[in-house]
Amino acid sequence: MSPPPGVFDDSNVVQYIETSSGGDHVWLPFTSKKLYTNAFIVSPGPPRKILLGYKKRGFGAHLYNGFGGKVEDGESPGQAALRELKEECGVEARLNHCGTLLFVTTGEPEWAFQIELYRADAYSGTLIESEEMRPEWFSAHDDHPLEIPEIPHPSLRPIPYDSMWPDDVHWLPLLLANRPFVGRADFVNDTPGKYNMLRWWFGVLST
Ligand SMILES: Nc1[nH]c(=O)nc2c1ncn2[C@H]1C[C@H](O)[C@@H](COP(=O)(O)OP(=O)(O)OP(=O)(O)O)O1
Repeated sequence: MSPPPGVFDDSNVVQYIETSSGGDHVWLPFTSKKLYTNAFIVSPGPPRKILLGYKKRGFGAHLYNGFGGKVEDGESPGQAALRELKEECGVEARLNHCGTLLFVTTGEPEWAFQIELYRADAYSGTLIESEEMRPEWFSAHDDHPLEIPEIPHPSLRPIPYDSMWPDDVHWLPLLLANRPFVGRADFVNDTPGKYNMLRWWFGVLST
């Protein structure tokens, strides 16, 4: 089970999925990585709920995502994750690192986006809508095969995977299950603003 190029050592991968959208896609080349963060607040309940943001502008506009962005010079990813969470939805939280993902797309031949993923079970402060993100709670019940089925939240919509980046359905259940993971997804960008997944791999790490 060798992980794709750019994904770190596989020694503690205990389970993985690899697939492609058909055909024989090779992993896309890249020469360097840009570091980003993405943070999710999961309120334990029961019933559990997860905070997502509707992105109003920029890359991934009109999709729901966690809160995050570029790691600035002199910042650690953890510091950047806290800053972005505060900037994008106004709150503070104790974040736990839970995964690392690599995204590569055609049209950006030199760069891969390395995203450090974080999760918090609680937050402080008041949620606000920012220029970039509109926060919204979703039911975090899960019918993932690795999980014990949960009761949906009575008044919230399920996680809107159809309005998220297409790889998220593969790893967000792992984040919800507190299972550390690594992975990579390659995209083709043949229509402006539209990204289709070519090939992907996600591995669950031993704890
Ligand atoms: N959940 C996700 N699934 C995915 O496949 N790609 C994602 C992703 N979240 C972010 N990306 C990609 C999109 C883009 O290529 C890069 C950075 O996206 P972000 O939306 O996090 O950053 P921003 O462009 O908003 O950065 P800032 O301006 O610093 O906030 O990572």
